[in-house]
Amino acid sequence: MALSCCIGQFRRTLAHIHSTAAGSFNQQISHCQKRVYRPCTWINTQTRLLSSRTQQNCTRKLVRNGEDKKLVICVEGNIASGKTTCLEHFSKTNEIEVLTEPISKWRDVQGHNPLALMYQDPSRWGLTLQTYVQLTMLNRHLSTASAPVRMMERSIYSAKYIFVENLYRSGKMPDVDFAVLSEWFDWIIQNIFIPVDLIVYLQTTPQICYERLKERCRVEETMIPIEYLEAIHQLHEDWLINKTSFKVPAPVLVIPADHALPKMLHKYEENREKILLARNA
Ligand SMILES: Nc1ncnc2c1ncn2[C@@H]1O[C@H](COP(=O)(O)OP(=O)(O)O)[C@@H](O)[C@H]1O
Ligand SMILES: O=c1ccn([C@H]2C[C@H](O)[C@@H](COP(=O)(O)O)O2)c(=O)[nH]1
Repeated sequence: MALSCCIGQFRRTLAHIHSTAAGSFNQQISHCQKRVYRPCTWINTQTRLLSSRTQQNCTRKLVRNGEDKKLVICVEGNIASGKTTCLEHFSKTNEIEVLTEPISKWRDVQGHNPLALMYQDPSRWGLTLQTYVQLTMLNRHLSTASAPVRMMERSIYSAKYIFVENLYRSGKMPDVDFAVLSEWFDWIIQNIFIPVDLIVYLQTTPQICYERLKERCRVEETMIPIEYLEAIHQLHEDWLINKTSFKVPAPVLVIPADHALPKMLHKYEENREKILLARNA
């Protein structure tokens, strides 16, 4: 009698634990959906978006409403290769919105300068800078479009494939920092739709970038040696030209960019149509 009473009580307790756990799990899901995903929509990319922009090995991704309709061009290239100057040129066109790199944020996050810290001590501050770069670049990619064509300086891809990779390969990023950043990056790429239609690669020699960098004279960059620009150059070449390192998310238009400014402006005009008609489909 006492035993069957105990068993009954045990069963009731188990049932209670089960229903409480299930309730709290469901609450967590709806809380998560409300809090994190409200501005966007989960869609089945296999059924709604069939272009090659979506071939990122995932069936369901977080997509901002309407973001799949605008054209996205990322301008990639070495430090001081002329990306900002190129964007400035295209910013004069009505239907193009230009998004420069959020470098002012990297130089001042709540009074701290992670860009300067990274150059002073890459092993200590590389993760800090690159985590913030990843966040701010993601924010750029997901910001609401104000024109039919968006031209962006760099991308979340080059932050990882060029700068994080360089820190790691040069022995300046500990394995654990690289692992954490890589898991963050992989999660983002697998779960969030980040469309890119065309990569414009401003291809320069490291020596020319070194001269332009010295002339621009950004205070954080005064200690950059030519070897650093050579390493960054090689990573760009392996990614975008040789295609031997990482997956390229869009077709690449290569514009040789060692030339003086008037010739570069002419080259931008020559390529204007190719750029504006790019649709990664
Ligand atoms: N074609 C060019 N010839 C000479 N100097 C250039 C050219 N394009 C840009 N510059 C100068 O080189 C420096 C770096 O250019 P910038 O557009 O800021 O490069 P990025 O944005 O790629 O770092 C700036 O001082 C800029 O005025
Ligand atoms: O992921 C990144 C992206 C950029 N940086 C550094 C490299 C340069 O010092 C600046 C960006 O300058 P640009 O002149 O626009 O190339 O930021 C980085 O360390 N990590």
